[in-house]
Amino acid sequence: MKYVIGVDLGTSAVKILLVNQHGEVAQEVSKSYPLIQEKTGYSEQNPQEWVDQTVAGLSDLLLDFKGNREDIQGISFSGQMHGLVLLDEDHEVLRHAILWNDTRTTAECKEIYDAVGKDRLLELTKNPALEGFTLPKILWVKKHESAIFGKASTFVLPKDYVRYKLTGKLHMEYSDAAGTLLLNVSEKAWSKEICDALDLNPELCPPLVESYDEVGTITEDIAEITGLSPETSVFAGGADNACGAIGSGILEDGKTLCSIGTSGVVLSYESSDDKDFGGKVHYFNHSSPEAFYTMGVTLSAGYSLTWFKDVFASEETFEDLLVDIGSVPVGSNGLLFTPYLVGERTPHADAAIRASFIGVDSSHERKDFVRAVLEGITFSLNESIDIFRQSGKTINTIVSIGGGAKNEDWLQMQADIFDAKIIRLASEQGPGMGAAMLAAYGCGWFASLQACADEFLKVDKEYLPNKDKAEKYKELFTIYQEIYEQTKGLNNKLLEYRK
Ligand SMILES: Nc1ncnc2c1ncn2[C@@H]1O[C@H](COP(=O)(O)OP(=O)(O)O)[C@@H](O)[C@H]1O
Ligand SMILES: O=C(CO)[C@@H](O)[C@H](O)COP(=O)(O)O
Repeated sequence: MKYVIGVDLGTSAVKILLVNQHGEVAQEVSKSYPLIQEKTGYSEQNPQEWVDQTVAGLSDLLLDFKGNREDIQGISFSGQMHGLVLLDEDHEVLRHAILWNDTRTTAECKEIYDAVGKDRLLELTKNPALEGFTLPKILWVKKHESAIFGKASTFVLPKDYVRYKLTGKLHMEYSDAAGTLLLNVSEKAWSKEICDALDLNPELCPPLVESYDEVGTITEDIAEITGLSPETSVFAGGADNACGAIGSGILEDGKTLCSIGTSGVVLSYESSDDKDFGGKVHYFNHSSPEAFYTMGVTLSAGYSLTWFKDVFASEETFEDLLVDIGSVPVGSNGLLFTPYLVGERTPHADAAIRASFIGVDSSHERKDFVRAVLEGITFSLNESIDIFRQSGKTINTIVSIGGGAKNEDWLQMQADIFDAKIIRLASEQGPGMGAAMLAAYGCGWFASLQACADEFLKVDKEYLPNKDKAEKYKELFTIYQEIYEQTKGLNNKLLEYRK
């Protein structure tokens, strides 16, 4: 039997899947790492921790592997998007990576609009300037840490750095490059116009490859430490949402994905780059050939639940914390939650907004709060579904992946709030599976990613919307939507009191 490995460098952990030629997950390893949050709005990670935990995870995997290491033919990567990893001329890391959920760059977003023009930026990159994207982070370092920036010779994104450390070869691929705000998405080329307008040396931008391109093999050193064969082919991989889409079979028009990891994403396949969403949703290159996707992003989806667990139930597992939510009625007995713990992206691009519980009553128990958190996260994702439906898309079936797809009550809640059929696949690890599929396709096992999906992806269970609950959620959703406007001003007044 032959195998491939998919490495998903998430925000909470690196998840590594060993997948056989039939798409069965033979082994699975997860290794976590912390977020570094020095002050409000900041979110960083140490790239060395990604490398150490990936190498440790691969070593664990190989320790338990009973076959010949040469049978593991390929490895590829999926990674949290947008995070800035600045490298010097020896490709040493210059500072901690500034992540996708770091929102310190509101001033730099304005600078980009002033220099490039809002409409021109949308024409070139198909996206607006958002704090989470990479370009504003580059400008922030340039302005606030000029000594460090002076030493920078290039930048990469999180999984590109890990891949570099495993192969010694430095690249970026299109699906992740699209999230930098420096790529001309239609032309698949770095935008010299944007670099020039912002006085950035275009040489900073690394060489571009396709997600399924073979970029090298595992170095002798890494082979020795992990037990992998130095012959293992390494394929570039993709942005975690592009890989999540591949690993969920989102490979043709009309297919929709909901991913609840640290962030939350509603993603729709696009066969062309010519739709006009006016920047309301992100529009990026897919990891499958000549394709694109649009998506709306909730910054704190799974992160809201993790935050609640860390603060109020740190000793419990997610399973324990969620055990009673099925006994709480729709609407959590009058309690609503908005998941704006670190600001928001879709539909409110607002770095200053923060979360609220509305309607707290003396009768509320912990389980009401837990259900309200899940409902708030799901309402927030429903805002993106709303945008897609208003643009004319039909959304009646959604594949759900990520940590949030581990809980059955939450999957049913998604069906009721989205008023759509929810599909759970045999593995909820879409990005890791997508990365493995890129390796399988790259190895030549299949003629296309679709052929690979046909063999690899199996539906495990379907959740149909309950009519009564869906109706109640429609009413509650309109109340939920009011909370943003009602709390925006209050949050702005509280800004100066934050850490
Ligand atoms: N058993 C569970 N039930 C519901 N949600 C869970 C469970 N386990 C983890 N999660 C959620 O999944 C999130 C992590 O999902 P994951 O897809 O691994 O994220 P990432 O790719 O960002 O690292 C956590 O933030 C947590 O809220
Ligand atoms: O910023 C985005 C997408 O634009 C996030 O979706 C990141 O890509 C992080 O993903 P997870 O760690 O939540 O999977």
